[in-house]
Amino acid sequence: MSEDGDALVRQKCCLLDPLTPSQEKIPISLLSGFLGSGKTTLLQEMLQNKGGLKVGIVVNDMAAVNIDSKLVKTETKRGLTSFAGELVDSSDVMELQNGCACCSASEELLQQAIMKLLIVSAEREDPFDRIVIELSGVAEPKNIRKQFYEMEYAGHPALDYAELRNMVTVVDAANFLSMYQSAEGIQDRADLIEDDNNMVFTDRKIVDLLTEQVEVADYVLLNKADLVNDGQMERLKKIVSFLNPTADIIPSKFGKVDLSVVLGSERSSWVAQADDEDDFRSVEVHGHDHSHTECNDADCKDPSHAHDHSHAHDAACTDPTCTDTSHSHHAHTHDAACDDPECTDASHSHSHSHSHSHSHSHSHNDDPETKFGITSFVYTRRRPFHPDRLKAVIKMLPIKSSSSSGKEGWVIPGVAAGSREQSDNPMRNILRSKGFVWLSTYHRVALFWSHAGQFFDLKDFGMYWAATPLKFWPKSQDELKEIISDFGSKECEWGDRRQEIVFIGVDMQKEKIEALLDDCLLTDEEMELYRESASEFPDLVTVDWSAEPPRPRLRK
Ligand SMILES: Nc1nc2c(ncn2[C@@H]2O[C@H](COP(=O)(O)OP(=O)(O)OP(=O)(O)O)[C@@H](O)[C@H]2O)c(=O)[nH]1
Repeated sequence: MSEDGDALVRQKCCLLDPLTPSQEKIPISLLSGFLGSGKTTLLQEMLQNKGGLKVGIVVNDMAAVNIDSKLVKTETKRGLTSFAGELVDSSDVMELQNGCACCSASEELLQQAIMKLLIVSAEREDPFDRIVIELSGVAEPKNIRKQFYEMEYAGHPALDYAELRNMVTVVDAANFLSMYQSAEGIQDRADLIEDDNNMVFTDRKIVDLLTEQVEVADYVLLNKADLVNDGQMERLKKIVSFLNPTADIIPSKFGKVDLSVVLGSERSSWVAQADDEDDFRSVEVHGHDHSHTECNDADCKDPSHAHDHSHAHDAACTDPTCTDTSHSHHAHTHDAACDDPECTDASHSHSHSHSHSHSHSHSHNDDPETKFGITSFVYTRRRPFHPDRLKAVIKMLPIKSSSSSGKEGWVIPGVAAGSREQSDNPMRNILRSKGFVWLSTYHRVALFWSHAGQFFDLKDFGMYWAATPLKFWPKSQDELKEIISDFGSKECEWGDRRQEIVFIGVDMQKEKIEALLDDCLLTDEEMELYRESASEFPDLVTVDWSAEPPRPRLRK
């Protein structure tokens, strides 16, 4: 936004009276979904059949693919605007000009668009009940969620009046699974990257983006339900429910849904308040055997092994200029992996880990025995992997590299074309896997494993808490409790170092996958060598288990 534009908006802010204590901020919903999934159709539905709700909409799309904003621009008589072919009140729809919501630059534009809607509604003395922000088809919802945090910390006035409440993702039910299996990158698709004003540069795979859009959502609309049969819909529902166990999954035709549900007015949702690590844990918790009686830790002798991943982070950092590394460690978003096991470089982590209150009481039918054979489990161990052996197992994942055209491809059984070839590779039926990896060559740095369809990535997640100076640890009791639960018990020698990977798949052979991974763990002999070299770089923090509750303390 230009300085002039910003100044004008700020000047007009004085039109807005401060909220009284009894007034609630206007809930904002973020609307994600891949190109063509039906976002515009849903918005049109919102504008026409609001169910008594006054909805303000921010359209954010790249111009070439953004027929929507071009239509919004087409002013017609009586202040009405043509939106997706229908006439709507133009003041209900704001265009995010030259904005691409996958760029960080859009933070300013987002603020401006929300502010403009607020001013328009104040001018006509008819406030909105909801604001919906449509993200571009290639936008990354986690980034936009992060931009809201940044706006909050920067104290932008728009967020004195409105707040991010929930995240909605539209999925094309007819094409999701084939796109999920595609090896295409976003750069391979001209329709995704080019237009008159914007160019998107990313090496992201489509499946990686699709997965993020599904996983970071409170509501997943399986749209185009008319194009799939009941069995296909049921299977898709099941797969999506495993990718995102906390979401409400709602089939829809042409965006027809109960808006009072999807634009729910309840307090900020868990997903809207979460950070990247929380996103992981929601799946991880659901992937656990709920009995928690069995400890798979090769070294830990404590059967009560902590699996309590309850989240209730209360203290929020409100300092926009904060550089305190304790606000991080979680949610490390940069791409480059650090090769230095002793690295203490703060840039290896530490995008702000915003602490938020959230209760997560959503009930979910996670009965593993489904008729589609979709199951999930969590692999947990407290021994490092040997990098070479792990590499060999990673190669068994169902990832088809672009040069492997002659090799066996990967199919979701019963979904993709072609017969399902027999294979004794237990890794081939994994749809999605992600989690923390402890590699023997990375003593201080945790790695994060992310695999979805044809996409695989193993990257630096940040330093282990055991290796992080105590002064950088969070102060909040709830955060401490969560971190300490990752230390396991007093029997666990290696702090929060651990393998913790969720696997979601079809007809998975859990025992065989576990056995393959177990073979990657260091042998007792290798472990002795590891212990020897690690002793040169002792951890800085340990846990005082005798305290009630257990608390971190400097290692002597
Ligand atoms: N059969 C069927 N077609 C649908 C449905 N919903 C939307 N469509 C059609 O799918 C096409 C894409 O819908 P849009 O609403 O423009 O999708 P979008 O997500 O806004 O697309 P982009 O703006 O390109 O990101 C349009 O031709 C819609 O009419 C549905 O439930 N069933």
